[in-house]
Amino acid sequence: MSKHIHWQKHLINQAQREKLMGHKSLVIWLTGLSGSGKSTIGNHVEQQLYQEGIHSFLLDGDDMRQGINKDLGFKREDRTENTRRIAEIATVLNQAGIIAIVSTISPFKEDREMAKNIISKDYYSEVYIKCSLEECERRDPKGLYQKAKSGEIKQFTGVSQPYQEPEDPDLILDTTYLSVQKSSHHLTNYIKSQIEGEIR
Ligand SMILES: Nc1ncnc2c1ncn2[C@@H]1O[C@H](COP(=O)(O)OS(=O)(=O)O)[C@@H](OP(=O)(O)O)[C@H]1O
Ligand SMILES: Nc1ncnc2c1ncn2[C@@H]1O[C@H](COP(=O)(O)OP(=O)(O)O)[C@@H](O)[C@H]1O
Repeated sequence: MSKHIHWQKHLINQAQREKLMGHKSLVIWLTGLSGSGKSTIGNHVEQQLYQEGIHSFLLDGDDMRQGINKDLGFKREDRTENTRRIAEIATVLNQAGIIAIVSTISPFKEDREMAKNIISKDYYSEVYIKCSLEECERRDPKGLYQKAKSGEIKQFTGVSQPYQEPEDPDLILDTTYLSVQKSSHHLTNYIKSQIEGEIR
């Protein structure tokens, strides 16, 4: 990065934007295996918040990979860059006063730590969408596990690349046992508890 770049002073700050929105903003980082339920839960939660007049936006890894991240694959460095860019976009949404719900596998602890640092720890909540590999393989909503096992897809998380479980997430939703409705309600309630009270 050039040394000749400077942060610009904004006349309107995040607290003012939050005030205009009527609630605090934050980033909810959903991590978990493919098929664990990140997109499904993220979508339900966005809908529930919308119905309550709370501004949120779902940033889904699959969607990002069709636009801003279309040049990236699934090797280690690409996953890191994928996470970095999503964290930067989530930061912009957060600073705009919107609750960013990120749903991305983000399998590496170090990368999630990087995301937390980009976003700032005060605005970052890590939510582990937990689900056993066996159950994810059984669900296989997009038929990807089958392709990974036959070798058609390489470097597939949980099959031919690792998934590093979060050590100290802010919330765990175990979708092996919890229904979509229950998991989504837990998360919506968690978000509401975090944005309650005076705007910063
Ligand atoms: N090799 C490999 N490993 C994992 N996932 C794969 C792979 N190839 C394609 N897909 C599809 O890409 C989606 C994951 O994108 P993410 O950006 O969330 O992945 S990551 O954070 O970079 O690990 C993932 O979405 P989800 O199934 O919703 O998790 C898959 O649909
Ligand atoms: N408790 C649950 N939470 C979320 N999804 C569930 C649950 N139980 C079953 N499912 C199903 O599992 C699949 C999860 O797929 P998806 O949301 O795309 O996962 P991911 O985004 O993590 O890859 C969906 O078909 C969903 O209906």
